[in-house]
Amino acid sequence: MGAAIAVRGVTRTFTLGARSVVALEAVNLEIPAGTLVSLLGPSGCGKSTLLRLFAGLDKPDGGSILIDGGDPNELRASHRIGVAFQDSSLLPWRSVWSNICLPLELAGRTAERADIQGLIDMVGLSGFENALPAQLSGGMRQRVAIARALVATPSVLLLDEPFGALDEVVRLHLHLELQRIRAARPVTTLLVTHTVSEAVFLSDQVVVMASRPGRAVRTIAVDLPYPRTPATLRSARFHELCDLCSEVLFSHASGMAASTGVQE
Ligand SMILES: Nc1ncnc2c1ncn2[C@@H]1O[C@H](COP(=O)(O)OP(=O)(O)OP(=O)(O)O)[C@@H](O)[C@H]1O
Repeated sequence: MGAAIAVRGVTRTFTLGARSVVALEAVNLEIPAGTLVSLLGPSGCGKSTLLRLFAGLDKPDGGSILIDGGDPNELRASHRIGVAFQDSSLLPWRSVWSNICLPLELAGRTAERADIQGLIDMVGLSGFENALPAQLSGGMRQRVAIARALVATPSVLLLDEPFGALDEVVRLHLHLELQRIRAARPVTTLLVTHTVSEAVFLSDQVVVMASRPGRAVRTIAVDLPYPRTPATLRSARFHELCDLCSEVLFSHASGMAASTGVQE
């Protein structure tokens, strides 16, 4: 089922020379176990910074992040966080099979052949086990990245714009795949995206963020029924939710000129 995540009063400020940039200011979030939550916001609003904090790759200056009551660092150390980025970052000299096995090797665990094959089948790459990343399309590489993120049966799956570089058709196909994969393996998932329709289609909740300073401005519950299908994209409720997300996004974007969030 995955882990519940609690974010309380998280702040993170970076120093750039004589200036400081408030990447995150007093962020509060409650993410129920097993749900998919999108972080939706303009460039620079702190989405990746927040994801890095969830991944235990950085620490907040203030506030706390608890994953099932524990520190993200502990989860990272026990290889219970799965991560996939926009650039699939596969090792080019390793086959599909061997790229997927990598997190288990790093964790000192043995890869069960049946488990690896099951994952490859689940992400629709049967027959490509021995292919190298250069022999795959962008969409196929992202599937490998998602399979690799899931191989160590993580408690939390962190996806940083994993579909950002793909065309619309491949993107929708992978949205449906992700839904299918999560139905088979319910794992608490955080998805960073710039795209309103992607956030609404995939999520249980959309957290709309604003920049300068980076903050969470509103959490929107997505009450679309599952399974979501291409017909969902044509439903009135889908469009209402997209409009609501856009409205919140743009109402905060208009304040950008007034506040730079950069302190000299
Ligand atoms: N290591 C760092 N050092 C200095 N500033 C940083 C660092 N990491 C992030 N920032 C700043 O923090 C702010 C938030 O960056 P972040 O990458 O989290 O935004 P984002 O919402 O993920 O943007 P994008 O959608 O463009 O990837 C930006 O102003 C960025 O310049």
